[in-house]
Amino acid sequence: MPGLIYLYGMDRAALVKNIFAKRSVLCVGLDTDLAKIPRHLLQEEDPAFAFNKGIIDATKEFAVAYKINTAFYEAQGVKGWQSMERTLNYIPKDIFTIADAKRGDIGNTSEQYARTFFHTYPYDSVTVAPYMGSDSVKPFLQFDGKWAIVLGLTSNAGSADFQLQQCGNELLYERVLTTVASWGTPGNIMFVIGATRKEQLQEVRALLPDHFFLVPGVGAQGGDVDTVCRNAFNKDAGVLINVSRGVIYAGSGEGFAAQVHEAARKYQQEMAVYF
Ligand SMILES: O=C(O)c1cc(=O)[nH]c(=O)n1[C@@H]1O[C@H](COP(=O)(O)O)[C@@H](O)[C@H]1O
Repeated sequence: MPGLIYLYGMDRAALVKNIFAKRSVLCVGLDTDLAKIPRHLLQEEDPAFAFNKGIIDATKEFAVAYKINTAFYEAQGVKGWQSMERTLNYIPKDIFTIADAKRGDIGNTSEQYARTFFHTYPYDSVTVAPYMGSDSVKPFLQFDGKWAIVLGLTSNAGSADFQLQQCGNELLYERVLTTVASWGTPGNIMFVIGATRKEQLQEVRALLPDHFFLVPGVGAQGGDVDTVCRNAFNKDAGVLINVSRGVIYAGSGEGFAAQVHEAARKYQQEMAVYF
């Protein structure tokens, strides 16, 4: 393993400071689908970026993180990667950035993925699938100030197929959480825990009292802010609640940004009572 590689990323202290300053744990998910953005933007040279710019301007007051789901950009080929890069560069530097790419492979390949999302595209973090084990995850932990956000208990129905299966005297996701946690620290690993897994939120927090959780599934998938905050907050807040469709498609037409601003403000207000 190489020693720690120093790249500028956002450390935990800076993230927590921003969360408390904004009294928000809102992560806005930029799952930008050209079929869903306001039609007038399709005339722009880079419609996805034009939309994201509008969304970022409308939400940066309330958001402590932006999650770029790379699938929506990769699907557009080279143009999509350009939209992604412009979007990443446009995000204010004091807001945490997540490449939602769900990578993980044999060690030397994971090193290239880490290089892609920490260096070529300077995100603060990348989502990582842990199925291939320690040598697939550890290359993402070699970068000072950068984070691996590892899939733990996901929000989708299919999470029951493997994650909720018995594994010795625990469930598979519990084994994943405690084992992966032992490879790094609460300063370079977060876990994805779905907001739709209401019954498990408290238990997961008890298992990992210090780690940050990226919690998707609020809004379109039926999870709610209140349940997540009540069961999973820790002394540093300890959660980033992602909302994608529930914020970015809250508005329509030329005035879409005002409605998006209002949706983000409502989510932040729900969160603020927990500070
Ligand atoms: O890793 C993720 O971000 C993720 C994990 C998970 O368990 N469930 C989940 O929905 N996601 C992502 O979170 C976002 C949820 O989008 P909305 O349902 O539109 O808010 C999408 O980008 C998903 O790919």
